[in-house]
Amino acid sequence: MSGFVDLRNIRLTYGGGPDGTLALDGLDMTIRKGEFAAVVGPSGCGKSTLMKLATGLMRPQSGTVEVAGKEVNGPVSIAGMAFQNPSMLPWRTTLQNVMLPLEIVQPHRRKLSKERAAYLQKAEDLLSLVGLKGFGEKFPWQLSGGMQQRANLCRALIHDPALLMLDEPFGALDAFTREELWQVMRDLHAEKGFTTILVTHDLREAVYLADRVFVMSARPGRVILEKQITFPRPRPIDLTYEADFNDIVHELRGYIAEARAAA
Ligand SMILES: Nc1ncnc2c1ncn2[C@@H]1O[C@H](COP(=O)(O)OP(=O)(O)OP(=O)(O)O)[C@@H](O)[C@H]1O
Repeated sequence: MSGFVDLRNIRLTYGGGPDGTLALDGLDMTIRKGEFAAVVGPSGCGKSTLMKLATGLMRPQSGTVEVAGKEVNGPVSIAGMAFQNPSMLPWRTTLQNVMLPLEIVQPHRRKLSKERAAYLQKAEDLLSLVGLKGFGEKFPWQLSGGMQQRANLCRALIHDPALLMLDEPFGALDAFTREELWQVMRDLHAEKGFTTILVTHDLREAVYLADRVFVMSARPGRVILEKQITFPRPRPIDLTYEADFNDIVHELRGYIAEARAAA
């Protein structure tokens, strides 16, 4: 079956040679267009490595990686990325930070000076969508951690990526802010329809946001379970306190505990 993101029979070793670290072995994953996928697994199982493969920052020793029907041979320009640390440039305003990818990614780079007003509007619209209306002129250090992460999401989305890669984006936030950001993410995905891959240690986050949760084995990582999450959308945050929801979280936790024990 061919999806929007296809990783087939991946083997990847860090360092090479007999002393190398085998990070992924026999990993298969197919993610459909528009799907929200979450990847969970024991620490060090290769989740971040998988993100680097899908965005073309690394290449496997064997196996194939395809995104949007094309084999990945270098950095994937249709991808947007957000990580745990928002890493905003402190000397730029929030709006200027959000606009940054437009100065790098084509065709926006070419069009930016002529169409600056339209792009500015787009950045302002995105800031409004995540609840940061009116904060564009503030510097990142004037914003709370949660606000910075909202701006970080805008920066990942400013060039309309067809694929959004999220690596623990809410990991550093307090529980309340994290739940707020889950709802922001839920609404962004519903509105824009990009394909998403979220790497997280938080099983509640995975089950709340995802259409499908992939559980990985301990290193060398491969997929040991694909769990379809069928709760209707839009999902209210209270869902995360219901018994059906917690049963799934508990089931996933069992698989990860088993994978850790087998390592
Ligand atoms: N540059 C590197 N050189 C050698 N080994 C590495 C390197 N980067 C990662 N590894 C190893 O490869 C494995 C997979 O790393 P990766 O960062 O993908 O795991 P992860 O699942 O994202 O980890 P965590 O859950 O702790 O964030 C780990 O065991 C790690 O120690």
